[in-house]
Amino acid sequence: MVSDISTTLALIGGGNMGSAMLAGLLGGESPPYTSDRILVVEASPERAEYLTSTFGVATTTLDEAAQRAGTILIVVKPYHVAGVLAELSGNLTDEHLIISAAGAIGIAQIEGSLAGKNPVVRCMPNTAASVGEGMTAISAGTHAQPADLDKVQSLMECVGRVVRVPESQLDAVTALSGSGPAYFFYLAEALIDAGVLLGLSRPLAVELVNQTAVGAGLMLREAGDEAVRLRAEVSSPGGMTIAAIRALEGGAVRAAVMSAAEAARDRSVEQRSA
Ligand SMILES: NC(=O)C1=CN([C@@H]2O[C@H](COP(=O)(O)OP(=O)(O)OC[C@H]3O[C@@H](n4cnc5c(N)ncnc54)[C@H](O)[C@@H]3O)[C@@H](O)[C@H]2O)C=CC1
Ligand SMILES: O=C(O)[C@@H]1CCC=N1
Repeated sequence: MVSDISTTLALIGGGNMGSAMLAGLLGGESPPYTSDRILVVEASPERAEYLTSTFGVATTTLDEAAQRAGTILIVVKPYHVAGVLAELSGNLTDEHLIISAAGAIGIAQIEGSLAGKNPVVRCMPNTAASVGEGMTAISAGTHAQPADLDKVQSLMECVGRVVRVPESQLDAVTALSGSGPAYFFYLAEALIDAGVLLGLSRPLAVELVNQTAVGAGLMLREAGDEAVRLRAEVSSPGGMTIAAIRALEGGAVRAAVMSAAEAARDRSVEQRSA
């Protein structure tokens, strides 16, 4: 039974990103909130049923969420944020901490939709939060105190790493780490198809590619800014890897990756002004 407002979290929107947060928060070694301290507001009844049966969380209305949870985490599509805030606003006190993981929607828009002077923290997580390996950037709103930012940092550290950035960088952050898992999955898909092209069975190609991605990811994390060195170590002089790298360069893959990130950044700016 949820009773203490200061230790209760309301998650508004339990779709792809919201459920990744739930999985990460509840699956960690020392969860900051147990399932009886998380309330979920989810517009789709089928989705709500799935969340309840999978995570053991209770679902509720926006009104009740505001009455029972001191921290409100908004994870709905950008075009649903204004409606959610309008409905929440009348039930909030100035003590409610509002966290928005919605892409594109700026802090000024969020603060402008609230009747009070609530602390607002905008964040950009990614779906790797589901396995405790997320990357989240956070930015403080006008009325957020250092303690509010600390609280959000601690919450998001339960599902991975956290950096603090000025809000002006969040569109670029979205294009890198917010969307980033999709780029790596896309590369994995292509490499698996390549394995099939080369005559390997699909299950074998999947196993080879997925474990290679895990290994490369862990090496990158340890190496910091030395991705180039790691690639050089695999690329023997006159060998096979450098022949493959030349083909990637011929396909302008590096430029395509830069254009992809630019397109994601531009779409974020466009969605904000829509
Ligand atoms: N999917 C991702 O990898 C990431 C998404 N985000 C952001 O998270 C937000 C949600 O994205 P997704 O989870 O991918 O979308 P989604 O469509 O999978 O999930 C959104 C959920 O919100 C629910 N919903 C809609 N209106 C609602 C309302 N008024 N009250 C309660 N629930 C409502 C929908 O039924 C749906 O289940 C977006 O703003 C997106 O920019 C941020 C980082 C990564
Ligand atoms: O594609 C999107 O709009 C969201 C934001 C970052 C990842 N998914």
